[in-house]
Amino acid sequence: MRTRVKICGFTHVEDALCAANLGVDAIGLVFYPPSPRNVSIEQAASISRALPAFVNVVALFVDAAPALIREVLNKVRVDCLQFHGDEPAEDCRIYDKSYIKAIRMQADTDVVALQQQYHDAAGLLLDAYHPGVQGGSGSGFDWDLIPTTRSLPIILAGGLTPENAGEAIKAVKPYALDVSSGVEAGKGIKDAAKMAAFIRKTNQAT
Ligand SMILES: O=C(O)c1ccccc1NCC(=O)[C@H](O)[C@H](O)COP(=O)(O)O
Repeated sequence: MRTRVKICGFTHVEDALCAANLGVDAIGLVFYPPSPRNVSIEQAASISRALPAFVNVVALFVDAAPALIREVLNKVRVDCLQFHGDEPAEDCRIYDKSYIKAIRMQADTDVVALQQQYHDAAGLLLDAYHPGVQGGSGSGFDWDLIPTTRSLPIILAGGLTPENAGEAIKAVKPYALDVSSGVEAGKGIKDAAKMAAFIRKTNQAT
């Protein structure tokens, strides 16, 4: 099966349209004010409206208030929610919307148990643990921590680049790759050549 690609942290319509033209499967919009990639609801609505059919929009939150999540769902075309904080499963499933749970991987993280805990998730996104940074850190983690026992689609994130995408696919065999820093020209500004290379390398490896 083809490895899907999600590119996260868009802040400009032009970059998201460029990714769509290159064949990205999903784009991520960050609703987390401390992030340099944070978008307003108005920015997100413009980006989402500009995208063609069959490019998924993932709205990302970090321990957000339910009122914010509901407002985003009311005002922005969103296909999937991504919970990137410490949200328990019962808080992820109240929105009647498919969701991804992000896990910041540490040596003792039990991915098999987490797949059971978040059994109704559309995927488990495994990202690097970086103290003080919730995501988009550009750091990787030890892929040997990822078990071969899988009951959910595994989305690999953390320090991915066009240079290591192929190796990541061979080593982990994930459902999808998720990248942010590795295809940027600056925080929240995507680089067309890097996005093209990332998608090309992913397609070549599958
Ligand atoms: O991108 C952010 O700034 C961000 C902030 C807070 C929580 C999550 C965030 N990004 C989440 C993503 O899905 C990133 O793509 C993922 O962490 C990988 O990032 P990177 O290592 O930079 O490729």
